Amino acid sequence: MKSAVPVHILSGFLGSGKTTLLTRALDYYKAKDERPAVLMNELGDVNLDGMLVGDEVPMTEMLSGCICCTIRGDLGMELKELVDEHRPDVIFVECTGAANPIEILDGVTDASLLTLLELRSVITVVDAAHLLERASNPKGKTYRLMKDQIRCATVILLNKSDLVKPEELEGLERSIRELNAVAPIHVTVRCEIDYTMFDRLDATGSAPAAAPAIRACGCGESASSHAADCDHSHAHADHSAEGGEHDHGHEHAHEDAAMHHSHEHVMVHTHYFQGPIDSERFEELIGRLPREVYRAKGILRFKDTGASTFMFQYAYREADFMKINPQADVPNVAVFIGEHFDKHMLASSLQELEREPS
Ligand SMILES: Nc1nc2c(ncn2[C@@H]2O[C@H](COP(=O)(O)OP(=O)(O)OP(=O)(O)O)[C@@H](O)[C@H]2O)c(=O)[nH]1
Repeated sequence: MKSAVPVHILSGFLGSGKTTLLTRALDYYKAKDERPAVLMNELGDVNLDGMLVGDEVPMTEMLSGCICCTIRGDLGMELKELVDEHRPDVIFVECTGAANPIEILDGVTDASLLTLLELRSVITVVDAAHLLERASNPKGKTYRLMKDQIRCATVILLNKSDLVKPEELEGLERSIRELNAVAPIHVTVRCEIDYTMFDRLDATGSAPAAAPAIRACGCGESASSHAADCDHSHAHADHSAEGGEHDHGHEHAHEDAAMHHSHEHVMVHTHYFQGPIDSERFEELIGRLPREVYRAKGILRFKDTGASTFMFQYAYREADFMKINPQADVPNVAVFIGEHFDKHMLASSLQELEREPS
């Protein structure tokens, strides 16, 4: 019988570096002549990150929702199809940055998938600068979600270490250790790690990663039984009950009451441009984005840069434009993600870019 396909879940808040890790990991497997496959989940209705994954890599997209809640039911089915159709050597599941990995653990460790898949790791990528900022005001749903993503990890990448001071990095490592006592922490820039790590994680006979992942989450039991007890299957139900009837030894999982369903507040705005726009005016608009918009990405053509196409990235006030050479037709589009921002105001500023200045 063919052995189960190893699965790695890539978790981490919006813009932390999951796709950066994914593309590097894919390159590592391809260089070994192995066949990786990807299940990618995006909140918006356009998969821009997927364009960074080569056509030769089988990829399933789950768009317009988060696999940890709204479209979780489809996860097992999509994974099964990926295995049946492509027989990959390894599967990476890239969650949306708003996802709570414990819910995804449930999907991946579903009893019906036991012989097909084996969860080998939950790798959480942490944006050092962003965690530092949130930790200075340790309230709010985003910080709770970041902590949860750290708790559920079997491997942690403390990424974007180039954006914080060495002493701040030490403090962050200590805070992470308080949340997760077992997962190795790798301090990285652009997710640069020793990728042979995956050989050790994939090796059959090594301890399966799922168990420590669940333990790290503080549940000490299988994902499915945890789900059954906690009723995680109800999308966005009020989970803020005092927890009396759930009292099975994982207080901290409940300390942040509604965290398992805490990202309803995350908003996505997608704007399709009719044609090329002015690069300077676009950069000005990005510079004026409110703090509440913490992630944006897009594919853009500019009037003033010839016929080139750019992949645009924005995460926590850092913007990046990378020239790309798409092989097929691509939309001219930008996606904005954040909390409680004024969509109408943003939409009209974006439309304004398409009008000639008077
Ligand atoms: N300065 C700095 N930038 C980084 C680092 N790692 C990634 N980035 C940049 O951060 C931006 C977001 O990186 P991604 O890998 O797309 O992040 P992500 O977690 O996949 O983002 P979402 O899928 O939207 O949640 C990109 O512009 C990256 O080039 C790093 O270590 N340092």
